[in-house]
Amino acid sequence: MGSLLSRIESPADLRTLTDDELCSLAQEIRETLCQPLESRSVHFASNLGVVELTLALHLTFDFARDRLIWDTGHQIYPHKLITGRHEQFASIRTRGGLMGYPNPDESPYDLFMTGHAGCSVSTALGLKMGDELMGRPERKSVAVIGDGAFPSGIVYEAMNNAAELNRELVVVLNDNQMSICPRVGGVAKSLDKARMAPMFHDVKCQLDEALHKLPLVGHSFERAWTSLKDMVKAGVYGGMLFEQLGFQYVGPVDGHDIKTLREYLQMVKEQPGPTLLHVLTEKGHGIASASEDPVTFHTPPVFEKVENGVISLRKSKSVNFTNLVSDAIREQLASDKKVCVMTAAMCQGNKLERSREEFPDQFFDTGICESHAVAFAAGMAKVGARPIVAIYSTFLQRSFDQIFQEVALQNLPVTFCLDRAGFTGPDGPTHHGTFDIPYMRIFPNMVVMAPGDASDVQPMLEFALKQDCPVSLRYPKAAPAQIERAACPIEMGQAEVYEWGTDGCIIAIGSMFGEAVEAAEILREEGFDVGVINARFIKPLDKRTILKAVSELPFVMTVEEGTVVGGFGSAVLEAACEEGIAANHVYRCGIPDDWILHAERKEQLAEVGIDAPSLAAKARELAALFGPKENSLEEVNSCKQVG
Ligand SMILES: Cc1ncc(C[n+]2csc(CCOP(=O)(O)OP(=O)(O)O)c2C)c(N)n1
Ligand SMILES: CC(=O)[C@@H](O)[C@H](O)COP(=O)(O)O
Ligand SMILES: [Mg+2]
Repeated sequence: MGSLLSRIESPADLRTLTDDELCSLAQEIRETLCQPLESRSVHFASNLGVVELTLALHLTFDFARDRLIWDTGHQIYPHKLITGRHEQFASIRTRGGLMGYPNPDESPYDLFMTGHAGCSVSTALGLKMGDELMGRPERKSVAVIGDGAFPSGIVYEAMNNAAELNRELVVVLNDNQMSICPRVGGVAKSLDKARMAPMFHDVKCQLDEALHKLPLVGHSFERAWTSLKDMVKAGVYGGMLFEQLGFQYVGPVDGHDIKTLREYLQMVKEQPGPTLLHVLTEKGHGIASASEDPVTFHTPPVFEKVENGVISLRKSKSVNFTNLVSDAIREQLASDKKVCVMTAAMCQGNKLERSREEFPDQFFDTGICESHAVAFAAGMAKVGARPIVAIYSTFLQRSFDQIFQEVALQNLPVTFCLDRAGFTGPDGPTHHGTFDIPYMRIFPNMVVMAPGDASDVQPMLEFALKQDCPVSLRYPKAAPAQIERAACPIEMGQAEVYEWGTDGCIIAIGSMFGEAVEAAEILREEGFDVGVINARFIKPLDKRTILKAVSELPFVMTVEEGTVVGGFGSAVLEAACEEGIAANHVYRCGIPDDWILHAERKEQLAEVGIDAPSLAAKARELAALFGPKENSLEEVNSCKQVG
């Protein structure tokens, strides 16, 4: 029998399959989802969980015309497989291959390029109203959103608006009881109550069964009584939250039963006004290892072997910045009870599990609510606590206004540990943390710094927690360099001169220190004497040291794993300009004003010219241009084009 998937060139082909064939197709999709993991890490458990839902959605709606938004977008792989992309699937998350998220450049079935959680209901509502305005009112609009994303504040803004507009809008709430970690908070509790609703249909039978099984004494009786009360409440109130927000609530429904799902989807498709369909799925469904440990299998490492259905994963030996920061955070939590740490649902990614276990009173998981996390940290700081907001650079963008108003304007001592600050490799442009230098350095009171190598990490966090102002500390998803050198304590606004050179200087911030040292070594072997400065601070900038280099040396290169627009190099140019120092020989290396697509991080560093060999090449060019001989302004300018 040939592959069913190869027969699906577009969702319309699904309609040629029998019910049994659809079940076989679901199985084949799951096998296909395993394949990339033989060589690299990709999103997994979330995709396994939505296979039947994807098929049922495409069988019920016609998304060549109707509109479909997958919230976040990490669970879009089955959708890609049945919308004409199964032949390219092996390339997913590699340079030039399919993106791991929705990508309108790949298919008209992907409407927005996304990777951040929470906006699906808003965009689906916008699509609906836009279609109406454009004379296409018959088109349906569907948002599929996970229970992890659902507590994001913007979802309630969208639901509020949808209730007012009262148009047909289908929100499919995919409830698998998981975010990346187990989901937390009041919405989660409410969903758990709603889950119990089907049981209410035969409460008496349930009660009889429960009473027969349990000895009616002590705690057991209390448990039986509590669960009975919960069942009754679920029956009466299940979905009440959504009904009160103006949505018609339907469900809960088994999200792995294609036939039932189709019936329910058909029903909600015909409903006037906004409707929420509560679908129950299992994260990792169909692959035992993944459903048993959905946290690890959210984005697991490479499969080492699969034996009797049990998957063992390749262990990573590398120690990343994240490991060092999480150790340093734990040390601070242990030494000072005022210190606490917040995560917005990224406990696993930030490697905070040990902090969560060992210091439960100093650990807060807000769920995917970054704006709230920052304002919440501000509240704690105001009354004397020392909060650390441990967050990915890209997700902190959600909190820009709270950084401004609740933190910086009040000058509160909140420490931001910005992980994934730089390229995020295969996650791509939705996740790169490339904007935080510009968006942090603009705020009065904010101290902005970055550890140059492993030995900078712990002292920098300790330093940050001693300040009476907000501090931002950034580091990428990478192993830090370990640069042998004499100890140089962290002092406010002080750069570290690693070595001075007479031919020029590379001034590196954060992760680029290691690349700069390597580039200087390459150059030394070629006879160039190029120095390296580990800038450490973006703000306050060490003007004395940096402007000495700018004034005295033939050329200066600044290098950062961040956008050149408004970044560290720009801060250096501003400083030179303020002091009236000529800076035509200062070249800014960094991420150009463009979107850098998914690839390995080292490929991305090379692409934008900030890995060691590219830096060495640029230094050679600058040395030739600004060395002893005179150069025309034209030559200088052509060399200074960024990107
Ligand atoms: C704004 C934002 N914060 C954090 C994340 C990281 N993140 C990606 S998926 C995910 C869990 C989402 O859970 P859910 O929506 O329930 O989807 P599931 O994986 O359970 O299917 C998180 C926290 C993100 N993508 N966007
Ligand atoms: C979808 C999403 O936002 C996360 O799953 C993200 O891919 C995590 O990135 P890390 O794997 O770097 O933690
Ligand atoms: Mg979930």
